[in-house]
Amino acid sequence: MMSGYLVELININKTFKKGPAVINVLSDFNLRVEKGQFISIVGPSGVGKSTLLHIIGGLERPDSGIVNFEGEAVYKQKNAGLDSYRNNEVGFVFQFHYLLNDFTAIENVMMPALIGKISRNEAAKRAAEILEKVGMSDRESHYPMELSGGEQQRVAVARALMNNPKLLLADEPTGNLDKKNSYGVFELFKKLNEEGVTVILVTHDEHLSGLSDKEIKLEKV
Ligand SMILES: Nc1ncnc2c1ncn2[C@@H]1O[C@H](COP(=O)(O)OP(=O)(O)OP(=O)(O)O)[C@@H](O)[C@H]1O
Repeated sequence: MMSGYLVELININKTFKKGPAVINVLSDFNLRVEKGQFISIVGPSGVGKSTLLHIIGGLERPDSGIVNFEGEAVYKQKNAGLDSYRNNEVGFVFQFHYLLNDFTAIENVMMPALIGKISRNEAAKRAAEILEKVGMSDRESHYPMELSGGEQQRVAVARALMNNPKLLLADEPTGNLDKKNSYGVFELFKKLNEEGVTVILVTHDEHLSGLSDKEIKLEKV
């Protein structure tokens, strides 16, 4: 049954066991994200912000609880179903861009589509359109090392958009940038959100989190 939410987390529990140590990260955690919302996640270092994004994005199974995407349980699926969810419904942006240094900006952006079924020509056309959207048309043939930090992050955002995800998950995407570049990248997320992409952003920047629709504060459990 459709709940009406894009993402719904119900009673999520997550612990990490490392030798004798047990780290409780999330305890009966609940979250509802409406389609089109811009949510920010804040909280002290080590509280579980990245873990939460990974759980939402199909990268990390919770110990218990339900993650629904468009009313369907993400982790009910076998791994093949999870791959398709990660590749087609969700786009990830991380603090470090993880662009491949031996490939140009446009080739990096094309990469997620080439793993899928579309032709190289189609992928190149779409990648060029997205690079234009993120303000990077004139850097298509640059290699990552020939781009500034802010530009690298814009290319990483473009790559995350390649498969037209409904949900953009960003883990401190501005954490490595100076103030001017970090606001520029944040503005880009705002623009994408206004165009309909739901955004969940982890940030240490209280000013930026204050500009989102809703701020989720994680606390130690
Ligand atoms: N694979 C793992 N194995 C064991 N412990 C882990 C693992 N991943 C995360 N943790 C622990 O779980 C806790 C939450 O980690 P997480 O990266 O989600 O925090 P965070 O809020 O994103 O931190 P930061 O703001 O420093 O990036 C931390 O104490 C971390 O050491």
